[in-house]
Amino acid sequence: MAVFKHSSDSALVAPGEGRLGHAPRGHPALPEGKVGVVLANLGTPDATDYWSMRRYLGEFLSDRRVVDYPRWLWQPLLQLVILIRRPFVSGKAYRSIWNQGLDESPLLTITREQTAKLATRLESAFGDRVEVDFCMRYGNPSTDSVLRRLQARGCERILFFPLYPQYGSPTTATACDQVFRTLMTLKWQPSVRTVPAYYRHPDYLEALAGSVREAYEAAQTAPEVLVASYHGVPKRYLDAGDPYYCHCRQTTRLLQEALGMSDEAIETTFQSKFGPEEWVGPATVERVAALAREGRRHIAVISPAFAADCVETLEEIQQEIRDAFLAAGGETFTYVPCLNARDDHVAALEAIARQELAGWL
Ligand SMILES: C=CC1=C(C)c2cc3[nH]c(cc4nc(cc5[nH]c(cc1n2)c(C)c5CCC(=O)O)C(CCC(=O)O)=C4C)c(C)c3C=C
Ligand SMILES: [Fe+2]
Ligand SMILES: [Fe+2]
Repeated sequence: MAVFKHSSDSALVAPGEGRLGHAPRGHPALPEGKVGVVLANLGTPDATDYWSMRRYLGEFLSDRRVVDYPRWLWQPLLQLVILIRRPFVSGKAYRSIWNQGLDESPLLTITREQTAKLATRLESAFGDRVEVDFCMRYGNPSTDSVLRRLQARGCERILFFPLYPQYGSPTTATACDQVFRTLMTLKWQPSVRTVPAYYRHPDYLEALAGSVREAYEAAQTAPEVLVASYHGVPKRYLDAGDPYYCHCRQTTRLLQEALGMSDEAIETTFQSKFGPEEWVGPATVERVAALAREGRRHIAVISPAFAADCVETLEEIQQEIRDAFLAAGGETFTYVPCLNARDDHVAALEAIARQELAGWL
């Protein structure tokens, strides 16, 4: 039977002893000393209808880490202009890629699969001292609900792992903000570590390189250029100290080295521009058309900033960007899928997690 030790007792339940006590009325139960590992991704709408899309986009685009205009300027524009039309346009894009079998977005399906595989690996090493779960920054499962669930299951320590290889304030920083918001509401906070960006981690780079080699072997015609297309950010964010652009450039350079490619065989571009402001470039959609006009008939596109295929890759790259290349005279367009739940990707995530868990397990 579990033994409760009050915090004023001399023999406290030590981390890892695995005993959850029943507290006297009104006293907190002492946790079991487990460690939680939480994979975090961006989020996704619950469904593709107008109101589900509006709710999701409203939450996402109200985040000042994503769009940092002053509230008095942005909210009227967002609520009265953008959220009238955009849910229809984005809803159509999501419908074209929706996982009909599970009635959810591919990002959610893939993140769940990554979590299950990572759980198998970590549990085989550490048994039930570790709990692996996932959360989303926007939509469900929410960061708050997952942190509370892990704490209720006895996690005294939590490793929070944002699945963004390149650090970005609209992605990594806001994911961590959301963790800290939950901590601010707790009387008893778990200890929390956040996993740093892994844009140059050798295992991540090797998994990327492996995925390129496989796609090149399977391609009908050998691609002449590999376009590494990253989600863009406003140029102002870079000027204000966000390292995202530099991390992206470094990932491409290291991937080039891993693949032994010449400077002409690989390029960095940025996609998904939103609004009238200047974003970092060159824009993928323009660059692939220019490549076709320059006489490159066969290209491949990879998306190293996304840990999982999502609307930005399955719809924007594989439909919009592919069409732009073919319309400009291109002939074969090879899409290199995101690392998703590939074994070498999950092994890389495990290696990174173990590194950051040092001293905890
Ligand atoms: C409005 C500004 C946006 C910034 C800045 C931004 C940065 C950014 N985003 C990702 C990763 C993802 N974004 C995704 C979708 C998405 N992104 C924006 C806007 C900004 N992103 C919108 C409006 C949307 C929704 C789709 C649409 O309406 O076009 C996704 C996909 C989510 C999914 O469910 O499939 C990801 C992933 C990064 C890496 C990044 C820069 C650091
Ligand atoms: Fe985005
Ligand atoms: Fe997009």
